[in-house]
Amino acid sequence: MTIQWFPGHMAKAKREVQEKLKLVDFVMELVDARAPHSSQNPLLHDILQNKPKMIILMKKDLADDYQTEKWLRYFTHKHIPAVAINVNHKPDIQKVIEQAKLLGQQKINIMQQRGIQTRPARAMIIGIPNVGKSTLINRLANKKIAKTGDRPGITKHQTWIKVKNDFELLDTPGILWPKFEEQIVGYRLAAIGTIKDNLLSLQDIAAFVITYLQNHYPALIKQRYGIEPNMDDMWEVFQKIGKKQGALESGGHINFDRVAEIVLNDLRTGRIGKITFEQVKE
Ligand SMILES: Nc1nc2c(ncn2[C@@H]2O[C@H](COP(=O)(O)OP(=O)(O)OP(=O)(O)O)[C@@H](O)[C@H]2O)c(=O)[nH]1
Repeated sequence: MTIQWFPGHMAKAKREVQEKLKLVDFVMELVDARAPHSSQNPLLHDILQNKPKMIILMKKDLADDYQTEKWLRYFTHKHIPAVAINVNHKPDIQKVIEQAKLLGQQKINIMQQRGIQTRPARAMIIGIPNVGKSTLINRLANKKIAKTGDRPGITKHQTWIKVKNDFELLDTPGILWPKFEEQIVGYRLAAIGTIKDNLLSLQDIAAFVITYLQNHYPALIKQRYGIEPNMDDMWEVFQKIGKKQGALESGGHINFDRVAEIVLNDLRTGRIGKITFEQVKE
């Protein structure tokens, strides 16, 4: 399986991020706590060059807390400040602000050392689609932001959001597409709902999820669907879930697509439990 985004779109997105980067002092890179590595775009490393960044692991309410702690330690070990958040939890938003303030202060210190008049530090949010960029911008702004300047014919101008008195944030995020270097990256991102469900077969994604849960979270899948780790016949597994969840079509046959939808929906809403699809490589 190779998933290819439209190369034209990707090049344009990269250019836009590069343009915006010129305006900011540091970057907040959003990744998904359920797949922190797969949801990064390696391109960012090249275009960021020496600009400071912090990492925000989003959707920690859906991720395995133990793995999230390990990921935080991993980033700290690499000297990248990182915080894990649930965007709907106010103290977590405060954690983001505190960390951003520290990065901003570095810039202000440099301005002071050079004897130039200081101004608030400026930041932007970057991340792959659906990672939570707009939601976080809204939370940091503490209000719903009216998007302006996106319509054709309107001169684009950058609007800055004042985050308390601590720093300024670009009101539009930078989008970078995920990069599928390995097939499994595509499946992880499909599982967490980052890429559209019609890009890979729904049943394949659900089968990937079930196998992963059997291997890593056997108690959770048993609890939800009564599936044992040694049940390796996927046809049987789908039958079992389908019967249990009433995913039947006329004639009493199991509707396999419906089973896949149920599993993915249960996963993405956290009904199966808190799950992380990617472990830190020791
Ligand atoms: N459970 C949970 N959901 C979140 C969190 N952050 C964002 N979301 C949800 O993730 C979905 C995507 O959020 P958006 O803010 O639209 O993501 P985006 O990165 O701006 O998406 P694009 O516009 O596609 O680039 C929404 O349904 C949010 O409610 C979080 O911390 N926890």
